Amino acid sequence: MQTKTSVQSKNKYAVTCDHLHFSYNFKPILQDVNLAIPQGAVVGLIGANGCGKSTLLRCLVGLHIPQQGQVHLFDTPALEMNDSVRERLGFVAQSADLFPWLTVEKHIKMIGQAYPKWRERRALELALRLRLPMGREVSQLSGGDQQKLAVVLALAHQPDLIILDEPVSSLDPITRRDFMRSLFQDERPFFTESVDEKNDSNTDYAPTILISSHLLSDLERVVSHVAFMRDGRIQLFEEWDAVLEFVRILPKSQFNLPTALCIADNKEQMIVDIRSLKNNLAKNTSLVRHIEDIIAAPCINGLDDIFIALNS
Ligand SMILES: Nc1ncnc2c1ncn2[C@@H]1O[C@H](COP(=O)(O)OP(=O)(O)OP(=O)(O)O)[C@@H](O)[C@H]1O
Repeated sequence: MQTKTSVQSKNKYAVTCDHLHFSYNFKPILQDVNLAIPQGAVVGLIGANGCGKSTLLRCLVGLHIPQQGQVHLFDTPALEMNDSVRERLGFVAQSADLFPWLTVEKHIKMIGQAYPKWRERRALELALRLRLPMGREVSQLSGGDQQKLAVVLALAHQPDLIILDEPVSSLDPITRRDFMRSLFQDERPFFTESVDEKNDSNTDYAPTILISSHLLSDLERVVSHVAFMRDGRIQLFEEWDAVLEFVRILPKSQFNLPTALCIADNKEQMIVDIRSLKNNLAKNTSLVRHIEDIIAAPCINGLDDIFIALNS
C-alpha cells in the first residue's frame, strides 16, 4: 500500500501553486490558492459541490490559465509544459475524454503511440482486471466503464504525477473498492506488479497522486495528505495522520477562541490545530486556561467530521 511512508522528500515538490486566482467571466472561483505537494504524496482534494476542485485541477495541468499566480509541475511552469513534463503527467478529467467510435482495446493500442514509456501489456491487464469489455466501442460503454478506461489510459505511461478528478463517482461500491485497491492498496501501485516485468528496474515507482472525490471513506484509507477546499480557497492542507492527531472540533458554547487561532469555524464549532494553539500560548492568556481541555477533547473520527464542520 502506498502510504505517507512513501513520501520521498519534503523538499521536492511535484506540484506547487503560488497565490493562484482564477475567475470565470469576472466571477472569482479560485482565491489565493497556495499548495506544495511533496513528491510521492497521495493527496485527497475534498470540498463541497462548486467550491472549485475541478477548476483547480484544470489550472494545475495547464488547461485553465489563472489570472494571477503560478503553478509549477516538477519545477516547470504549468503553462510552459514541454513534452518531457507532459509525459510525467497522467490526468483524468471529470468527464472522460475518449473517442466514441474506438474500442477499449484500440484506445489502449492507439494512445500508447504517443508515449515512449507506454506499458501496453499492463494497461491490457488492468483493463481486464477492471472487467472492461475490450472489444466494445466507447459509445456503447456505461459511464462507469468509460471512467475506468480513462484511468487505465492515464496510468499506462507510468506517470510520476497522477491527477484524478472524481474518478470513481460512477462506479458501484464493489467495483469502486476493487478499483481503489488496484490503484493504491497493493504492495506497490498496480503498474509495477506485472509478473512478466518483475525485473523492471523501476521497482520503486511511487507516483504523486492528487485525487478529488466526495467518497470520503474511500479516500481516508489511501491518502497521505488531505486538502480541504471551501469557496475557492484551501482551508486546510496537512498530513492525514497529523490531522487525526492534532485537529480538534470544539463547540463554541464551551470554548470561544479568537477566529484568528482557528483553521475555520461555523456558527457552533471551531476547527483548531493544537500545535498552533500551543505556539500561541504566550500571546493569549485565555488559551492557557483552556489548553489542557482542548488537548483532551475528542480527536476527529474521519474526513466526514471536518467536511461537515467546514461546510455547515
Ligand atoms: N465553464 C464555466 N463557466 C462559468 N462558470 C463555471 C464553469 N465551470 C465551472 N463554473 C463554476 O465554477 C465553480 C466551481 O466549479 P468546479 O467545477 O470547479 O467545482 P467542483 O468543486 O469541482 O464541484 P463538484 O464537486 O460539483 O464537481 C462553480 O460555481 C461552477 O458553477
